[in-house]
Amino acid sequence: MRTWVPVPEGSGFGVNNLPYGVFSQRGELPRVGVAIGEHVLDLAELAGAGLLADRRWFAAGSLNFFMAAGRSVWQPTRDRIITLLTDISYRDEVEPALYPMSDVELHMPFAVADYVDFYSSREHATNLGRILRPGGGPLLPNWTRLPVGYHGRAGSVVPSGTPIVRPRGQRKGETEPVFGPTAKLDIEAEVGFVIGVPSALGQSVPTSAFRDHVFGFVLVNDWSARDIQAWEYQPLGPFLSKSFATSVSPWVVPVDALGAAHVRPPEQDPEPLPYLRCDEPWGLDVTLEIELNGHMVSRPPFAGMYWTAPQQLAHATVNGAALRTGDLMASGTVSGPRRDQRGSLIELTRNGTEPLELPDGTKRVFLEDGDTVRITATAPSSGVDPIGFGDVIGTVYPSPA
Ligand SMILES: O=C(O)/C=C/C(=O)CC(=O)CC(=O)O
Ligand SMILES: [Ca+2]
Ligand SMILES: [Mg+2]
Repeated sequence: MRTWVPVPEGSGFGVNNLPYGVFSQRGELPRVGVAIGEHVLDLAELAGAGLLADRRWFAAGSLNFFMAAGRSVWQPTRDRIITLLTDISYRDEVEPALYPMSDVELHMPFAVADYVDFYSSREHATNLGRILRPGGGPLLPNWTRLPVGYHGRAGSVVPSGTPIVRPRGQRKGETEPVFGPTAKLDIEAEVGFVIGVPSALGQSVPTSAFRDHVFGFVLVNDWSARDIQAWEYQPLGPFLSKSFATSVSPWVVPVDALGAAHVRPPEQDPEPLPYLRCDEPWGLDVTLEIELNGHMVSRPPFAGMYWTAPQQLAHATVNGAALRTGDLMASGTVSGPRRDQRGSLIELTRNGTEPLELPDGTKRVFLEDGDTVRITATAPSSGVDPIGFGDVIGTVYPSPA
């Protein structure tokens, strides 16, 4: 499959990918586009010209209308965009709807309904258990039985590039709690999936129905204040330590773009309850990269996640909780077995005791004001070009005085 649009090698945005996002040009209303090479293809414009069905899905400031339309719309739309970008006879009509990505602004791609964060990397859960609960077993007894998660704050999910203001709060002191800016600002590199088609209250969504509900995947940085977290989290879980900002990447990679990335997930022992069984191999061979101030510090492997996305979805709805269009479910921090595969600074620096030495001569334990974190990811595709996830970036700003 070859497109007539020039796609630089390694761009990650070949015609096998076609991730959806929301963009605008200066002074114009945001609308839906897909990334192709170094361009954005304006789907609202194509629909206006009669080249794509239903303009209402695309002349919108979020993907939610299109996401709610379901697979019977997603699939023909994707096929049609592939045709328009590969059949040279469409070039003259389609080319005016291509905009250089450097000329447009990318926005939050979807309106977040509910936000869930799981805890599905065995390596991450083990590392955090050792740091936060020394002396006990690192994994609590429920961890191998169900995908542990918590409900986060949908309203503070922000698009890549949004400034991250250092949060203030309480942390443990010698005798009295201390109040002030967090001294342990951290990241968590994650992959999230986005719900397109809702489910009814009272109904569960089995693992086999994943593709009927899930529109695609994004990168997530679950910014975390570790000192606030350690003091507040028992017994109900993280509250203010993770609700000040959660960044997502601007491009939503369709489920169908990841066909070549499926791998068998790690063996699950003990065998999970029937509602968590999944016949398809839903491990995804996505490799994340974390850059701190331009230096690569880790490459977490998503393929090793213990609980898979369909298991997370089945678990989140087994009690009859309804899905809504725009629900975001994040995987939990992605960490691999090697030191250079850990997905958070608390793990990379062993809770601040082993500083990272960056190639520019600086050292870091947790984030300092002015630091910039960028997370990217790629997955194998059926063609030559890998599937790129774009990036999720954030720069840390000081707490207000
Ligand atoms: O083990 C704990 O108490 C806390 C764990 C986390 O902070 C991780 C969390 O947000 C879930 C995840 O990203 O894996
Ligand atoms: Ca997290
Ligand atoms: Mg730009």
